[in-house]
Amino acid sequence: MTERAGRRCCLGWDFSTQQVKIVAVDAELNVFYEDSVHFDRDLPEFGTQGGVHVHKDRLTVTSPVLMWVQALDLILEKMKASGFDFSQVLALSGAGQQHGSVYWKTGASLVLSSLSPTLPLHQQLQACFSVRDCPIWMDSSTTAQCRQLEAAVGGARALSCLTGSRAYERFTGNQIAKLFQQNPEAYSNSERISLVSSFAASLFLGRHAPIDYSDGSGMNLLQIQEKVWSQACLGACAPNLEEKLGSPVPSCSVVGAISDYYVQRYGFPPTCKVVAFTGDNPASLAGMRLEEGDIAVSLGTSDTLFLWLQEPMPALEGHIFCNPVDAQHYMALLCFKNGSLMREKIRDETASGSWNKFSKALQSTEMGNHGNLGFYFDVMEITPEIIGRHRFNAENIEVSAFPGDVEIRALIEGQFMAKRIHAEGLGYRVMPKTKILATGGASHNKDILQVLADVFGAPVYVMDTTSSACVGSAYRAFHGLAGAAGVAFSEVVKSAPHPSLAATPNPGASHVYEALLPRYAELEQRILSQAQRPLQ
Ligand SMILES: Nc1ncnc2c1ncn2[C@@H]1O[C@H](COP(=O)(O)OP(=O)(O)O)[C@@H](O)[C@H]1O
Ligand SMILES: O=C(CO)[C@@H](O)[C@H](O)COP(=O)(O)O
Repeated sequence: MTERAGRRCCLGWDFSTQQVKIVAVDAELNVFYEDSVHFDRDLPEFGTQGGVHVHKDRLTVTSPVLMWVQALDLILEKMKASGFDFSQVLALSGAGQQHGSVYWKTGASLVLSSLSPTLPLHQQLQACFSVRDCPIWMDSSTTAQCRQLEAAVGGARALSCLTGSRAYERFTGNQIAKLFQQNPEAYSNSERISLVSSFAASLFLGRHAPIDYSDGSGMNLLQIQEKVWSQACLGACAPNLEEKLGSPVPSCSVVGAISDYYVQRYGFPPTCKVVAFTGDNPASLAGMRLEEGDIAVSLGTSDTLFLWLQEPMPALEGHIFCNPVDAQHYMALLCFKNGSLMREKIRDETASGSWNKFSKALQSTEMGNHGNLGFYFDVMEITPEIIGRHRFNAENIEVSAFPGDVEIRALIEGQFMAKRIHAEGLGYRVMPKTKILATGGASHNKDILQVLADVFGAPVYVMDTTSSACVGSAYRAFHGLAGAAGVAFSEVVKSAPHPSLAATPNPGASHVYEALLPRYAELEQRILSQAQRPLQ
């Protein structure tokens, strides 16, 4: 993308599962530069698939920390080669895939603060990590630690009231507890533990960046009302954890000025501010300028659905996070692990790997799929905890296969029915004025969005860019520049481009899905009762 010289701007970064992305947003809030580095494609030496390594136990999932560092080197060099004028960057912020943890080895802060501008980051940070393969959000190997944590605080509901979520395998506290139990040496050799978001911020700051309240809410460690670490949770996970985490900060905090490394090597102004990085879902909420009553659906590696909440209403399903743009408020989030990678698998199996053919199958089949319903969870799903593929015909009889086109519609309808059912479980109701804001890679696909509109019976809007986490990060940087706490985020972004309408429900859609939704919910319960461990 071409870059106009001398355009004052803020940068928004996203360190997500499959790639590192960046946008530059000018003072009129227009995106004028976008770029990305895709881990599998651009850094094949790390041998990741979808940006991750799935271990032999099928439960442990990690990503190499040096891959993330090298991706940052690569993308900055690409920007430099394209003539990007770094001297105009007023501030930057960013996002990271949530829950993943980075373990900085003792002595790392010294290296971070004395980087030589003549060398890329990855050459200098080689020895800075006590764990080279970081556990990420797809990991589900910490069930034992989850049960220990819940027991320590009086049960799943008590933990949810305190931290916004019952214990989840991917949540960072449980991951840290596992590391401490299985590799105490690496744990004690870690001077600092970052989330992916605060790790990325640290690279820009040249010192350890604090964890922000919003991404910090995805750890099972933060008391979301008081916004302090819970001593009971810290104690249940690992010793001396508070000093390794540092104090959490409001998400809109300016955490410092950019490290001299970037001033010398790329020409950033020394005054360029770094605003606390946050989770990719909270950053998307900012990027979509979500309003109360709207519902956001992110169709990235994971599918997530999130809402703005005035008050926290912790439950045994879903998560409550501190709101990233308004310290008094909250957001609710549901995460579905079998998102884009599951859609890609079915595309490869039934549509010769072509999104075009996949779309044609959606166009050529009818709403409601003649009563055929499917559940597609190749990896253990988070919402709900089910694994496997389960297909049912119109008589609720389980069948072993569907014709290709039926399979594709069953997948997409099933994914969106699950989202609506679980959002309603959190108390959400589709209203006449409801807008669905869609983002993430699959929101490129109009036929997928049509099914989303039909299942929810509400119009679907998209942003010009599918990278709402990047755009939200750039908006948050502007908010930080404007003095953040004293200025409403909505005021700072009021002139930003509005999302555009991508799909409206087809006539008759509500009739079709009102009949199918209860059936889907019943069949989900049937599968769950055959398989699931009892919840507390
Ligand atoms: N036309 C399309 N139709 C459906 N899915 C798509 C399309 N284009 C891209 N995708 C999906 O988008 C995914 C990447 O989404 P993205 O939001 O960029 O991921 P992340 O931020 O998690 O790295 C890919 O895995 C791919 O399956
Ligand atoms: O675990 C969650 C949210 O709780 C995931 O949504 C991660 O935040 C990964 O994000 P993507 O890379 O799929 O955007």
